[in-house]
Amino acid sequence: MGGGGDAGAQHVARADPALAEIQRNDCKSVFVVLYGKRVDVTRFQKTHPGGSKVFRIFQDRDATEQFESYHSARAIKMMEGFLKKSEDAPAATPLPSRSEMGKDFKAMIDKHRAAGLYDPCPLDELFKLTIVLAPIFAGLYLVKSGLSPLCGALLTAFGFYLDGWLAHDYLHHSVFKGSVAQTVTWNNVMGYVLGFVQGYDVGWWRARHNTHHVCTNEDGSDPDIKTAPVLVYVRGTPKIAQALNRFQRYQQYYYVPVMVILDMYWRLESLAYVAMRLPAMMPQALALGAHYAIIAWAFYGQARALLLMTLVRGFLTGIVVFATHYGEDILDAADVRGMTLVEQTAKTSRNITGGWLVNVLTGFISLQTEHHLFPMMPTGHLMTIQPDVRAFFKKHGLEYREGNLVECVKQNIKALAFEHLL
Ligand code: HEM
Repeated sequence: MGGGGDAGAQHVARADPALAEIQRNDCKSVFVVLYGKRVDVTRFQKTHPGGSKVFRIFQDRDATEQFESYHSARAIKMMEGFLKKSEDAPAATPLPSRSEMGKDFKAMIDKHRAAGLYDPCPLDELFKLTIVLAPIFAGLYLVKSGLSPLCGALLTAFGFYLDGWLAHDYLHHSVFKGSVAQTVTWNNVMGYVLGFVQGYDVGWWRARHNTHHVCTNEDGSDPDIKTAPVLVYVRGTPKIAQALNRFQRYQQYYYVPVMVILDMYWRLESLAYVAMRLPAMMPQALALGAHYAIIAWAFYGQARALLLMTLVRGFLTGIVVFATHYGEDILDAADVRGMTLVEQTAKTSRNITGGWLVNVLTGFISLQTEHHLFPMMPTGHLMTIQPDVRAFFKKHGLEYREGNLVECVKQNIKALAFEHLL
């Protein structure tokens, strides 16, 4: 499963020959469209904290809504400097951010901001931190002391699983709010601490997850949907069904059990990301080494408990992650160029229903649609805005996709199933 990928210039060329011609003249330059301007980010891409890949994916494409979702006041100021030096985008460029839906969406964000729905929720965050750290410490104690290694393994697995979602919230800069230092620096510090606890490298996570957010389910660009050769989503396409090998023809049956390896796979990817960037990433390598040393110390002589912990945390993570995107539409470059962020989110995200308890137990990933629309909003406000989002979808004729966890798993199985197409 997995690995990065590039949308790049070929996608633009397929989508719009006129823009491809402009691009050919600009050769190696990279331009993104922001607020109706064609912004040259060729030099900036090397130092952009969000990485260069997002610019290649958004080459000559309107990225205004994506920009607004991820940036602090500092970044907005920087971007305004770029706008002053930029010319209007060619008339042929689709500008979804200026469509009626795009403007309506901006109005909804402004309304939420004015209503204080981007303000921090300290008690919620304290609660989330407690339900992450308490099971991890209690679990490690039970394992190390030998009191109940298997019970300890289950508690540790649950804590590590939730830790992933909590680190995710901090790294989206959705917890601390205020000055740029508070919004960016302190969220990052907590993201690094929780990333260390969980044993993932933050740089790897950012590269993977931020790309997934800005181009959700885009074929060739979103790293999260690259599940072949283990899982090949058929989605009712006879050609794909016919091309499945003998092993893949069992995929709808092994999809649920195979979820246990997702965490191990990501772990390897994270280690490889750091190893390939040595010696520059030596501090990160040492941090990962320290994490694994602690795990080895805690689980020394408890191989069964270690295996149980690894499989359970993997299963919980995999089943939740797959429930919210993988069975949904896959979009290609031509589809997305004129699409607003809300339309794209509607086609590619599914909420897990069940109310507050399910939200807590899934680290609020269950409110996937709201999270993708407002990634910097504290999770404590996501339930509050749900009715507004539903009303917005209804007004614009969009489908609000949701189902309980079993229904979401079935949705995935349906998208993998092939027999009926042969
Ligand atoms: C000239 C335009 C841009 C400027 C000046 C800019 C600047 C920045 C800065 C300063 C950050 C660090 C976080 C912050 O201070 O908010 C950042 C992060 C990021 N940017 Fe940009 N950016 C630009 C365009 C874009 C575009 C077009 C996209 C997506 C299509 C994008 C995606 C991201 C992402 C995903 C992050 C990571 C957020 C995180 O740290 O979690 N940026 N950018």
